[in-house]
Amino acid sequence: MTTDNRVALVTGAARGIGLAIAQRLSRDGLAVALADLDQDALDRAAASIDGPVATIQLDVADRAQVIEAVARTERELGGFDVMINNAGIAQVQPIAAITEQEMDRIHAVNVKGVLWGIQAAAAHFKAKGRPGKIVSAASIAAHEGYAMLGAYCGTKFAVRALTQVAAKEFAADGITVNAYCPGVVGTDMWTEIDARFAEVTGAKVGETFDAFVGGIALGRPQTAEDVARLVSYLAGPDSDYMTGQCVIMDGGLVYR
Ligand SMILES: NC(=O)C1=CN([C@@H]2O[C@H](COP(=O)(O)OP(=O)(O)OC[C@H]3O[C@@H](n4cnc5c(N)ncnc54)[C@H](O)[C@@H]3O)[C@@H](O)[C@H]2O)C=CC1
Ligand SMILES: CC(=O)C(C)=O
Repeated sequence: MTTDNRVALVTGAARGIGLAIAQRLSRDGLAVALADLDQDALDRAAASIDGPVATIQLDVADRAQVIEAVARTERELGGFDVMINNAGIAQVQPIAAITEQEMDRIHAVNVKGVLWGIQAAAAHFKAKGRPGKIVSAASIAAHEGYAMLGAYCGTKFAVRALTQVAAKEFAADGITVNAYCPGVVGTDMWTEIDARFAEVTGAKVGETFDAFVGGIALGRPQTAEDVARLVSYLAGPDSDYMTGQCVIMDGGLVYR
């Protein structure tokens, strides 16, 4: 653990992995702005943070809202050094049945949301003449395609591409850009994925989750806190010589 006086903005921070990241960065010493769609959930999340904290209601698919969130973070917490593009949604559907509306929304959140976060953060760091760190949520689904998760996998492969390109474009400005690739994390997202698999494939509730977990070498699902430990490293000074990487941490499930 480090003592760190920087400021981070974490999207999708009202629950799950985003909340665990915000709690961990706060324990590391950073002030944290929690951003999400739902203000009530944000207020509950903020109450679990001991250090300096702010909340920002936003939809990451809206570029102007993401730019304003970065500006508000600086105004309310006195700085802005780390952008965590964590917000994301899942979608379970066979390729043959994915609708245009579903494809548009998942790309708006998972791909445009990350792109707007990278743009807004990099523009802010450059305008202030400061180095900065950008860390985004990818997934094992950025490295391997999974049946029924075609739209989702497409968005996570895209996050991996954006991470590599942004790392190259912003390196000269002292900005590093990396991503974390969790495996099977026991959050509400996986409860929803499992329930949708049951609807679409006829699997029993719990069966899909158990099948995924059955492939994990370390023999247990990942916790949000496991992911937060990796993000603490990617957001902190120990990863200063690292950029353009999409780091798999999945207990031994996908090997690349
Ligand atoms: N749960 C898992 O097994 C894995 C999750 N991930 C990724 O990690 C990230 C976080 O996942 P979880 O915590 O499991 O998900 P979750 O569904 O439990 O939480 C996601 C949070 O993001 C917020 N959010 C969704 N759309 C948003 C939008 N348009 N604007 C602002 N906030 C929005 C939600 O309100 C929610 O609070 C996602 O990007 C996900 O794709 C990656 C690999 C595995
Ligand atoms: C939810 C997710 O990212 C998976 C299945 O890898």
